[in-house]
Amino acid sequence: MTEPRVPSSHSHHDAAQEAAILAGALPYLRRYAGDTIVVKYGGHAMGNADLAKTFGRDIALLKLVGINPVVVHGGGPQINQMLKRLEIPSTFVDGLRVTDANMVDVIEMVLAGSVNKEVAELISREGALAVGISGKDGKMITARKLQRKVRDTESQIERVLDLGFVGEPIKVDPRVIYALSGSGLIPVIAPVGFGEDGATYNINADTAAGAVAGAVHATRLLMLTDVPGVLDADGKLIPELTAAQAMQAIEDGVITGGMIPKVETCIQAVQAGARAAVIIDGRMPHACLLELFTASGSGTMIRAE
Ligand SMILES: Nc1ncnc2c1ncn2[C@@H]1O[C@H](COP(=O)(O)OP(=O)(O)O)[C@@H](O)[C@H]1O
Ligand SMILES: CC(=O)N[C@@H](CCC(=O)OP(=O)(O)O)C(=O)O
Repeated sequence: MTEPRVPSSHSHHDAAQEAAILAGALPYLRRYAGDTIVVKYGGHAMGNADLAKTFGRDIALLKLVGINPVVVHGGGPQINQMLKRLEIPSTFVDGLRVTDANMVDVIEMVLAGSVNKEVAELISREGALAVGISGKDGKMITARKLQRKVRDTESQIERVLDLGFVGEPIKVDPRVIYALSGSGLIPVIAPVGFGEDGATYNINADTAAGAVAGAVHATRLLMLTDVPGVLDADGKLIPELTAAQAMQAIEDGVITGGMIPKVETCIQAVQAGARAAVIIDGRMPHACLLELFTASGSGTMIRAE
């Protein structure tokens, strides 16, 4: 199909600027050529149809320029909606959903079913081929019951919380990811884990993304969410944090709720050898491209030190 050439409605100046932006991406394209970039796409970021389309385009573009994107998606709001419809109440502890045996089936259905296929479709509609799988496929993510320790602020006594079928990844077998990526396909992964004990585990999507990023030695872990990044106590964006500063911010209670697993994941990723992890605003069009291909990153970058 040949596109008709339309005279640019831009002035020469605008056109030159556009070309300059494209040319400016060259050093970044060279830097990331052949690299694996893991993108965590949060359930909140999926809410807006235009943004979702832009996200799909960006991921397709990454593949077409020789980068290997791997998408790990969430679906918290979508799970909430389904549980509400089924009149099943749910609660969260530090951003993790307490998951009983009844809920885990519903959660798997939503995450590995509708949401997974929707995210893959978003990308496939933009000219690259995405394949939706869950952490159970190819035994990719082996998980065990999470032992969440909490310290009582008054007595300082530590105890283990029972969050039910919330899983923590203990092993990631990247073969299915490599098989897909190496065949020109884009893996889209639902955060559901394979339990050696026969159970299926609900894994926080941030945690799953971090585990996958470690296993494939990702150059970057991009965490797309619905806030500008990590905010300080006054609600101002913190552009950069070392792992130690990030831990302190959790300890101080500046970081709460869903931001806790996100930041913990970034810390683990950089400590495991990822060069950097970045929390960016998925509500900003082309958030991934901006972060990877321009000097002016956005959001909060977390580095080892
Ligand atoms: N210090 C903080 N900076 C930014 N967001 C924070 C902070 N503390 C708590 N949050 C909350 O964390 C949420 C992001 O986590 P979450 O809802 O799990 O997003 P996602 O679905 O994208 O994974 C924000 O919407 C915000 O309400
Ligand atoms: C254990 C746990 O909390 N699992 C999450 C999995 C989905 C998720 O993490 O989705 P977001 O990234 O959109 O928040 C949940 O049940 O909501």
